[in-house]
Amino acid sequence: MDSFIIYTQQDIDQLVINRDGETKLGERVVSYPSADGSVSTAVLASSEAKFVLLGIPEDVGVRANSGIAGAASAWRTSLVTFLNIQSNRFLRGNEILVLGHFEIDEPVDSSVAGLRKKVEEIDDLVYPIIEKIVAAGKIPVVIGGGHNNAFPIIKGVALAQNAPIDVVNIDAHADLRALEGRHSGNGFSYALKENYLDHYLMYGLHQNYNNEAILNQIETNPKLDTIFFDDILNAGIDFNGFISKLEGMPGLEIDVDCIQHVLSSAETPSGFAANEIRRMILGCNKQFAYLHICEGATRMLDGRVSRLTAKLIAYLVSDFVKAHATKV
Ligand SMILES: N=CN[C@@H](CCC(=O)O)C(=O)O
Repeated sequence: MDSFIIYTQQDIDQLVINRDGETKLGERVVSYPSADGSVSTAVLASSEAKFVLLGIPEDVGVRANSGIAGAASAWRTSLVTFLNIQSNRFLRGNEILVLGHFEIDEPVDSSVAGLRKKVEEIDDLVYPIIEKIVAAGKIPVVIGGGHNNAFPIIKGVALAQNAPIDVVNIDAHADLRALEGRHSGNGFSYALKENYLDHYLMYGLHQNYNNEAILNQIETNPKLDTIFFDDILNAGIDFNGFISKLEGMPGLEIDVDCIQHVLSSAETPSGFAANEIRRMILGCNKQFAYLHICEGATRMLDGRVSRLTAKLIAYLVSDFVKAHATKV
């Protein structure tokens, strides 16, 4: 049965490789202090940590969108890499509560309809946990998983805040595909339809990989706006300028298939450099309601492997916490 697994301090300790004379983030991060198996807003609110890290190791949504399985592999490897970053003056570790991950069973029905039904079940599993984290005044940092999980994350944040939220998505794909059953390509379509998403800004879309219907939506819906990667190639990066029109705290989505040579279903030879994304996060003057890093993989069903995905994700998470620690 699908569930959310809460990590104990011992679970976290097992993932840390100790070295004499050094302290790792994993030795300083905070664990969830209750053993009754359920996540409570009150318990979260009492934590010293501002950021709550959790994983959604699944690729059902990618497969339901005719993509290649692999995104389920990113969570554990990224967590281990993150926990083994040095705890030092730049990042201590106690800013972050490592909450756990969703345990998602393989659907019995592996047809497209069956996979899309399963994605709906994942939606219903994910959003209540996100809602509790945000209601506790914390900032969820989510490592996926497919981009389908943008929908339950946006829903959880919107329910906690009692209002639709704005989102910035750094991505090659708009994920505004048709409302044809849930999958990794239509999370934002469902979030708009169900009124959890207000303004939706897409940074770095590839002209080659967004269909005409999606381009029409972006052109005609005043809540949507984009800067294409193809235009950034000519004009340069101005991420802060692009998102400056948003008020309040938007959500931040990073689909790593916009970063060149990162293992994912839609891996690309042309896209942002990893350091450009790091620069956007570290230099961003906005505070975000959540961070969702998705679609990355360390092992694909077709046999491709990359250990670097985990290290990249660990960099992005640590950059986000460092950039935000001074703002919250
Ligand atoms: N979140 C990704 N969305 C892409 C998927 C591409 C792929 O998996 O190959 C899209 O729908 O176009």
